[in-house]
Amino acid sequence: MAAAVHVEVEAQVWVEDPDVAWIDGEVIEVNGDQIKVKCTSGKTVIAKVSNVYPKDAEASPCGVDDMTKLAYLHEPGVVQNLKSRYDINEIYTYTGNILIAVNPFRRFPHLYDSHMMEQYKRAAFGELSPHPFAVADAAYRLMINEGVSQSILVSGESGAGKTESTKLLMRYLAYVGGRAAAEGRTVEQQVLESNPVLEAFGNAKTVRNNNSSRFGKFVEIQFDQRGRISGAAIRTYLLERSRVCQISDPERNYHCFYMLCSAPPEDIERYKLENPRTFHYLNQSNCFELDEVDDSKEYLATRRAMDVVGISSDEQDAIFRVLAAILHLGNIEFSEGKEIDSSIPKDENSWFHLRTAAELFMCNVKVLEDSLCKRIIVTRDESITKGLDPEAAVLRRDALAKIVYSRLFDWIVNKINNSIGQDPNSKFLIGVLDIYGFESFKTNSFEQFCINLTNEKLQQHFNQHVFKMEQEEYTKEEINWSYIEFIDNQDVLDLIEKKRGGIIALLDEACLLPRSTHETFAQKLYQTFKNHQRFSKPKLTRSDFIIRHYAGDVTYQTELFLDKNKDYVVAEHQALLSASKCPFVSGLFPPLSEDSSKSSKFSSIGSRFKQQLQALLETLNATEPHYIRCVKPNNHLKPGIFENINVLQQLRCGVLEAIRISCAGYPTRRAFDEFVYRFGILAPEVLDGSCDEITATKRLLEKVDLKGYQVTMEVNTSLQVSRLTLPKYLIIDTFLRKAFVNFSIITYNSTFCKLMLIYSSS
Ligand SMILES: Nc1ncnc2c1ncn2[C@@H]1O[C@H](COP(=O)(O)OP(=O)(O)OP(=O)(O)O)[C@@H](O)[C@H]1O
Repeated sequence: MAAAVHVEVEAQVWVEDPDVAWIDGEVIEVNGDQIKVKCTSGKTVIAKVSNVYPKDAEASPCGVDDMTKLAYLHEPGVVQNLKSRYDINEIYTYTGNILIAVNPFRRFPHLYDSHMMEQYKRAAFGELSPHPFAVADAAYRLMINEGVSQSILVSGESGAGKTESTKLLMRYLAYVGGRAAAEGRTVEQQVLESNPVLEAFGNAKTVRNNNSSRFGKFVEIQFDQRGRISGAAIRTYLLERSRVCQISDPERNYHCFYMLCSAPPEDIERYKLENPRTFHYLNQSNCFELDEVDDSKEYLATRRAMDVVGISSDEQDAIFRVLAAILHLGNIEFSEGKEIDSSIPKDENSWFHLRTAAELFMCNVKVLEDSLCKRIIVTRDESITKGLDPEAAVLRRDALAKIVYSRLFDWIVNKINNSIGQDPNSKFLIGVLDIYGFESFKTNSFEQFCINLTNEKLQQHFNQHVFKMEQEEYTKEEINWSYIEFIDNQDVLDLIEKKRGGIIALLDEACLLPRSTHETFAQKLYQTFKNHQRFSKPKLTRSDFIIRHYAGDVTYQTELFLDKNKDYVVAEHQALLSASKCPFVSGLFPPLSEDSSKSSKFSSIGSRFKQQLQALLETLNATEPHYIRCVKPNNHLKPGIFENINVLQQLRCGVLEAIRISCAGYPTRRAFDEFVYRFGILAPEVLDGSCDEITATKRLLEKVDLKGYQVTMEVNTSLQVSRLTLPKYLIIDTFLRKAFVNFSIITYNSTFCKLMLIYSSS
């Protein structure tokens, strides 16, 4: 979508480059629609005029703190601005009221100390450098002044800095909304300390982030009439369960397991632990330690944080005992039993781990063994016990580990919520959403499918919000906005989540049919959506499918879709653990009601997630949203490296779209007298006083052949001010500048370009 530019020799332009995405240079030759550009890197390239963008030759080398101040709001301009700022450690930049945060991968403590918080507390938005504190402050002030609930949506890919930003927001809100001299565990302390607890149990090292949150999170902070924090609630989404029993090098399992293996000797002895290298669930990867992290200290810190959030010491002991049991469970191996298709614990070592797991779960060892090696088939008349082969027994063992861990995580979240408490009288809240960004990998499975559904929904929310805001403004000013294209992704959402016949519905259907496989599921998708413009079947595959998301095409592999969508507790595991002598463990598996034990064991993760998202969106819709887009400048997780292509890919997943939306309207408004005063020089005859300012303005615009403006009357308090409104996508500054300086590029109708009347003559 390059700009349609008229280019002359000596023009400064950006041309595409395979290594750095965009490279700047000077036009040295023009041949019809082809130009030769001498790049600043030294090389000379031939490019099509339609593939180049104008470069602002007067741009500050330090960049600008708000993208809307850029002369050209196009891809290369945006990337260059972020890079220039990153190079001087300015990691935050506004795009209007969206904050873009580029991960520095190095600590800047002075940016976040209490002195800084005090500064932002007193400043108007935009007065100080861009900062998450400014966003949190704006939300807080709006909430107090307008009495409207707020939300801050933090997005970005894994490792981009969402959780760090979220923690900063929460710290700031605790600072402005906290009770300074309160004693004991205050609500805000509990809210803040919930972070290390959730990170211990829900975060892990991945290739993309050493401290990756493997769940989504929405924290609702409630306030009383006086703006003091009075309660909070944490909602979590889709914890990655498979990590508990399957990790690949050089990733790690959840942090809590390594902390536990570094616990003080008495705990190690109590839980019969050993070196993490001896546990199958941890030693599938060679990574056991993290740089600059001491797991033994983290263990104690996590326990302290658990104290603060109200998890008693008995409960903590039970939690770590269950974790130890999971590790022992993972070390039970199976060999073939005497009968066909049967299995038994493989050797004395496996028996030891089986006994230890049973001891730690406080359940019957024989029942545990049977629940792994056998299954009970219930028919109308009788129950038949059948053996499982060693492979099936391993799957059973892992299923048990996963369900226990996921119930444990939910218990912790619930406990934190109960102990912080909700304020039933709270008038308003600020919600902070830290949720996985759009994902597109080589292999994309059910997790990516759910993550990308989340992002589609949030994108729709964003579009609707921005358009709604602009449209309200236009209606107020009686501007005709009907031609502004409303970018709606409802069609993708229908494709995925339509009640009847959407992908999730078809997946649930497949999960219920006994003979379904991922291939029959894929065939059904191909049949149903063969003419859907957002769906396609890749050539040469029998079970993959492509969805055309707002942020790009993603190819999904259906192989594990059915399995991953099924959420049920194996009946034998339910019976085993609900009979545990440990009330904590049996509490994780409350007895099933008659009805639910009789009804289908299958419950759909996809459908439940869809409902959770619906509830989240309803909450968000009742708030005034603010946005923070986190960007990861490199995949080495190292400071000082800004990879243009990498950054651009992330910007294309939403950020540029965000800019585009806010540029699609009429953002620039000039009073007629001001306009005539400023640009009258283009047509001095209009300054002779023979016509009014509106007519003079129209003549002036005719003179420079500028179309697409509207004349409006703004009702401003009691004063009526005549205003001229121009669509943002006309770059008239270059036009006007041409009259003042020898500027050689004229650009029309570029979506990413912006009207810069204000700066054009300065
Ligand atoms: N503002 C910051 N200052 C210093 N370091 C940061 C900042 N933001 C992020 N980081 C570094 O980047 C790492 C990754 O950030 P973070 O965990 O917040 O990413 P994320 O977007 O939440 O990723 P995921 O989706 O995997 O959870 C942090 O552990 C920290 O080392």
